[in-house]
Amino acid sequence: MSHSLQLFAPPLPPPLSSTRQTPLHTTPHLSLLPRRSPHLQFSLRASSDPSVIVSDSNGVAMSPSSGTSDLSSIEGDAVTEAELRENGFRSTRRTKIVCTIGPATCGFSELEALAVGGMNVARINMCHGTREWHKEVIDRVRRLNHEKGFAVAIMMDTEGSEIHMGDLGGASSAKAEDGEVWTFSVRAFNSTLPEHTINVNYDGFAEDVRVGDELVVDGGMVRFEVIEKIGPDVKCLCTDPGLLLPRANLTFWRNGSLVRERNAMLPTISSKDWLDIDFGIAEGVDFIAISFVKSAEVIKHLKSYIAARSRDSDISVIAKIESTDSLKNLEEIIQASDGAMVARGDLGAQIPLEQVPAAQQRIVQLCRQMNKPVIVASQLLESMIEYPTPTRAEVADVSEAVRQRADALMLSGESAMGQYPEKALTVLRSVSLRIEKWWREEKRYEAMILPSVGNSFAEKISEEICISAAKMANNLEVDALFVYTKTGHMASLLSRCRPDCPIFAFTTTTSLRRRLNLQWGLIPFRLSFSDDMESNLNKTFSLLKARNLIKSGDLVIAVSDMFQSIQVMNVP
Ligand SMILES: Nc1ncnc2c1ncn2[C@@H]1O[C@H](COP(=O)(O)OP(=O)(O)O)[C@@H](O)[C@H]1O
Ligand SMILES: C=C(OP(=O)(O)O)C(=O)O
Ligand SMILES: [K+]
Ligand SMILES: [Mg+2]
Repeated sequence: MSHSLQLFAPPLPPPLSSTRQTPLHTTPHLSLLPRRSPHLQFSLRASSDPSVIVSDSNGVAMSPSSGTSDLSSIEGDAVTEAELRENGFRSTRRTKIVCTIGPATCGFSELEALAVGGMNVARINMCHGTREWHKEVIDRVRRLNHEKGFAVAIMMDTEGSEIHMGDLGGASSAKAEDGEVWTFSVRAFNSTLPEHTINVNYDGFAEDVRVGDELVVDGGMVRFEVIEKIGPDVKCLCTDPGLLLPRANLTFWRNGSLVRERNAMLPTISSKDWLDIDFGIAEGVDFIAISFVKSAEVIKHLKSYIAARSRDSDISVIAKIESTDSLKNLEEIIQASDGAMVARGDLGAQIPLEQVPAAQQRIVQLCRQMNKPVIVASQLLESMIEYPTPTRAEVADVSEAVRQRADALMLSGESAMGQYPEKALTVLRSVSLRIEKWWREEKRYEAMILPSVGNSFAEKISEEICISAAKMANNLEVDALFVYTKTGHMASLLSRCRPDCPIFAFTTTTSLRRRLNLQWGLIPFRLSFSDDMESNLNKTFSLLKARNLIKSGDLVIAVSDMFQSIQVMNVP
């Protein structure tokens, strides 16, 4: 208890240095140091001044949070903190939750209920609603974070230019019956839509389809057969009845294959998407998710656009894997992105449904290996749009995503327009907790090979440090891993190892803290820290102890991206 094992190397060379350093400068070495007593260096002010950290009984931080740079304070996720205090480290949820915000959840109190229920990221889907509507949601989430101490990140999801229906002239849905003839038209209708008529957003639609093609709505919710083409109108016979929803996705099939005509040439990012992206940058969203990504080029292009436009270029780009093209170019796309989403809704409309589970497994695994956060999305709890309990099959599906150790699960219609958003969130939370616990108890350590992802020798050292620290944490059964990170890189490398204990990630900015909230097992805090690890640790211990988040005797392993070391110690 009075010693710490310290594996240390001198400070990192500048990150861009690509030349291999001499061993003298980079080889970590091992030493056993007498541990200086941290509390001796600690200024009592930070832990004794109640104005610095105040929490209510729900663990919601009440001191001003976002944007403040009070050197003596620490900002953490209020809900996770309450969970930590209540259940201890081991049972804190590791799998993160993204909730799509729609009419059912856009109000301040509904958003607050989701935040209290564990929403880590709020997603706004630019397919629906106006920019003004989305701006109000963003403002409310920001206010919630600021006033109530949450760290909910915002993800903006683009519409993309794939083919979809219009908005049904204001109706919330329309029923298509077997044998009915419906007109799919590219004409602009000024006011009301004629009966049994559907608007299509893509001008080339009437030319691309052929008589005899099968028209599939939302991956099979409704099916039609094209029976006649009259100028801009395409007459279709309903062959599989069902509910048509506004802006539902359309695909057409010929002889059992998805037709990729000129629609395959549509840009991934449409001109409307670029305007939405400008809006997202101006509003300072944390993530931009790109629909129907086909290649890595579009991601690289967007990333350089963001870098040129946004002050700190601190928006992460998430590639949505939802087309056959994206599966073909999967590795390059993930490599170019800051994360990926298994968008099973549209993916299941482009590949046979029975191939979706294997695709999901492959995407989740690849993302983990390439150290990119991955979200499993769509229909996780679809029946909960209408009913207060999930089906057993849905619970099994959620469990499988957690067992695959995806970073995050996403609610779509369940939270956007369902009747039971909070209940759906509770199901995701409780299933995640249970499966994670089962995994730890059973010690089902997967033999996942984590290939080196670093480009420089210094980056490879960071990886090795994180892999070793995570392994030590499991073997020594430590209570928590601490990581001090200015870029988030070391935190994500630790998360990639999926250790048994939670990872407390200390970062210097609120925006990075929000973005780290998408990654498995990370409990991000904002904290001002220096290059002096000893004083960082002292400060952190005092602040966290004052908040009842850790206690004397807890065993902690600390790593940092400023000073490459692994320290093992008991909290003094
Ligand atoms: N901003 C919004 N305004 C109105 N309805 C929305 C909004 N966002 C989502 N929805 C509703 O929630 C449903 C599920 O959301 P999502 O899965 O994101 O979209 P989609 O069904 O278009 O893929 C949508 O079909 C739509 O009915
Ligand atoms: C998440 C998805 O995308 P969207 O909801 O935008 O269609 C999906 O297709 O599964
Ligand atoms: K979308
Ligand atoms: Mg989609």
